[in-house]
Amino acid sequence: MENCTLLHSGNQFQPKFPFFALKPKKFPFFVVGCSRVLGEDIVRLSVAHGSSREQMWRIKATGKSSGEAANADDESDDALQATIEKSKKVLAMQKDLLQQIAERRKVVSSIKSSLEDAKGTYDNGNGSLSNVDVRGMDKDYNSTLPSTATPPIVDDLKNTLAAEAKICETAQSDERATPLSRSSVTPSHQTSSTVSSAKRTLYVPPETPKFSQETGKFFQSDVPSLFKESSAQSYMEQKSEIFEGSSAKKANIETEDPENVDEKPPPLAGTNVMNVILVAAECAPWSKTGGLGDVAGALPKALARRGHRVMVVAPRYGNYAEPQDSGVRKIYKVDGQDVEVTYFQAFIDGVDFVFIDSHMFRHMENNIYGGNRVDILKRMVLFCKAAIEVPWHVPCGGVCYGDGNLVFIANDWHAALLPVYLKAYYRDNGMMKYTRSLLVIHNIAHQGRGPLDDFSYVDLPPHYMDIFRLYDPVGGEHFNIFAAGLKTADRVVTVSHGYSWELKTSEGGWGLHDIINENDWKFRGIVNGIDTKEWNPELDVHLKSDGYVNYSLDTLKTGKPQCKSALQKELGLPVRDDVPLIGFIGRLDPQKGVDLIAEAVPWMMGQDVQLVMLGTGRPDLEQMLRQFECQYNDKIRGWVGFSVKTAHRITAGADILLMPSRFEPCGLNQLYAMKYGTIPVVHAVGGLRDTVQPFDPFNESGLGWTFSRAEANQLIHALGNCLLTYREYKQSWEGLQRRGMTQDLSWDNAAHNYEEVLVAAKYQW
Ligand SMILES: Nc1ncnc2c1ncn2[C@@H]1O[C@H](COP(=O)(O)OP(=O)(O)O[C@H]2O[C@H](CO)[C@@H](O)[C@H](O)[C@H]2O)[C@@H](O)[C@H]1O
Repeated sequence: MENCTLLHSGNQFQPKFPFFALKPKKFPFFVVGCSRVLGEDIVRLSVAHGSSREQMWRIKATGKSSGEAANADDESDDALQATIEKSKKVLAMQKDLLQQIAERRKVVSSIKSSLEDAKGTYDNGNGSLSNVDVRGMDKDYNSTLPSTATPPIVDDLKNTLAAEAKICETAQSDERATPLSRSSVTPSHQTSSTVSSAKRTLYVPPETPKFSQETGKFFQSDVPSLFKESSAQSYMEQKSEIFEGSSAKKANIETEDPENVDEKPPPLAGTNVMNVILVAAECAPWSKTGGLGDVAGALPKALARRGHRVMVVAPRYGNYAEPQDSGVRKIYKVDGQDVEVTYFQAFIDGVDFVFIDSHMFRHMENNIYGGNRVDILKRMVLFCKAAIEVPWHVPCGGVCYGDGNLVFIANDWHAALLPVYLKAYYRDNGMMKYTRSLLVIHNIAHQGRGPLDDFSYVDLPPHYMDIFRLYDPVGGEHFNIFAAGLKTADRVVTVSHGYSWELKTSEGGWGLHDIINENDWKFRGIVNGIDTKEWNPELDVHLKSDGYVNYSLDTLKTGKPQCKSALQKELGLPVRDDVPLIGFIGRLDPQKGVDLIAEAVPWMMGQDVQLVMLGTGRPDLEQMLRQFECQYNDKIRGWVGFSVKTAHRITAGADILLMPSRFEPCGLNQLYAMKYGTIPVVHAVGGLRDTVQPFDPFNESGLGWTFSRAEANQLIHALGNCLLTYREYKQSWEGLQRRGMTQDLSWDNAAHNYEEVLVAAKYQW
């Protein structure tokens, strides 16, 4: 029965038969679980499919005929017939499902009308929420829910109380962690709201302001500013528009009948829609030091396009323009001190962005990983404690996410404490039972290592120490946050297939390979995508001035040379169309193989080429860039700094992009380069090997040049061939450019793959 319960856990709009969209072979556990709901049909259905297909293949492969084949044909006919019968049943169920969706949409319409009725109460004549009878609103909304929906909020509250009672019991014990925030002992916003287009349960009341004796302040302002400005109703409208398309369509929802529901496509995720919260230490465009920021800014939008309700949680390092103060304030303990945080929020491109403001993050936008080891660790402790409670405290558009149907996507070691806190503070205490966590490895080289004493900062029960303890020949016995996260997360993803293989080796796993191998069953590689709005030569906002132009496949031959001459001019290099312009963009770090470029520079300077390098990082490598520029002033530019605009312009204006990385989990610059008709020359490692197929001059295929060992002579060899093709084989060059530009590099594929992992996590028990 546990599996059956899981299907309905806290998800008011969870359809009855979510297995339609699942591939039984990929989710054997789940299929077995469902069979208890529906009898053995589903299992047999998948078996029938499998066996008939297998037989067909066998007959094809052996070429056997007569009796054997006839028998096989008979069996296969029977199986086929059974399959058709079952398919009919499945179709009937699907129809039923669509009807349910239509009913739910009606529910949303009525919720909207309720909101309209309640508007006067919201505004209260003076725009204040303070006198709103929020309990009454809850009641109203619940009364509109059909009986088939999952337990109403009242039941949720009962559950909460039960869970709280349990916490009180367990709080006595040293072995279990107590809840994180001071005021979170009673998570007053505990409501599950799920997801997608017309599917959410309203409402969650703003918390009654509480007075702190210690600080002399109210924890939560009585009027959350987002409410004042947009109100829950307009938020709903905004959401509906995002998910449903035009407002004309929206009007149609309210009058539709179940018959014409087929005309509107359901969310791409179908019945797998979930609440997803991505947690990352940086998020573009607000904060970015590298690829992690790009991923945190783009993957959530792709997940939202599939119909999921998606939030990003990141620290607020500066005064960002869009996010508004939600009025929610909480206090968390960090190293024994009370630290107050405020949650800011914005709703952009279908995604809720929540930023955690605290004096510990403020004014760090230019140095977000700055400070000593303990400073950084304390910031990440605060970040993870505050992030995990966002679904309780921050009413996005008036509705907290709650814990039902919820998956966290934690990124890199900075957020790796989140899966640990989820277990220690909640699941060990019988709370957030259905919430899952996914940990994404963007770069295993940074692990949150320290001496064992660092355990005292993470504020966990003593028996948790063991999951942090790691021994390796380099660090000896030490404290390792990534290790603990990998062990406790429900699923682990890394950003390419190549890197997922490398991580399991002693060379690529950086001491964590044993843990990764032990957890192989929950581990998967998914290649990153790119934000095709942000990184698109046709739309790029950085190519609209200073002589740069937007270009497409059709205008490649004129647009790209124009960008090249604009770049040469901007950098003060000789403006020449015939000279190959080579670019490098990246963190100045041994990972990126900058030293290999340095070794190859004397050879390069013997060629007729220009080289521009953009980066920040290790001071000695920064100095090296400056020195190259001085030494070869007519050919090299070394731009030390972080400039998004310059990165875009180099990507557009250069002919060739060098990426000699010693290791590269995925790499985004080579993807951006290919989209802009710039040819990558890369060390075939990690994601670079996955994404840059080597040029084959005989078949005119491939996307760039690769070399197999991180050595300067190999780089020179590959770059030499690349330059030869640039100069002598113009048609081949254009073919390379066009193949690169026409690839589908969007996040949509990756988002689909992430969804599979989220579903697997959700149904893991
Ligand atoms: N000086 C500068 N000025 C402006 N922009 C700059 C810059 N230096 C770097 N960038 C930008 O930062 C991003 C770098 O992304 P990468 O994926 O190449 O590397 P990174 O190692 O940071 O990311 C890690 O995470 C990502 C995401 O998963 C993985 O692709 C990667 O392999 C892994 O190492 C690009 O958008 C690039 O343009």
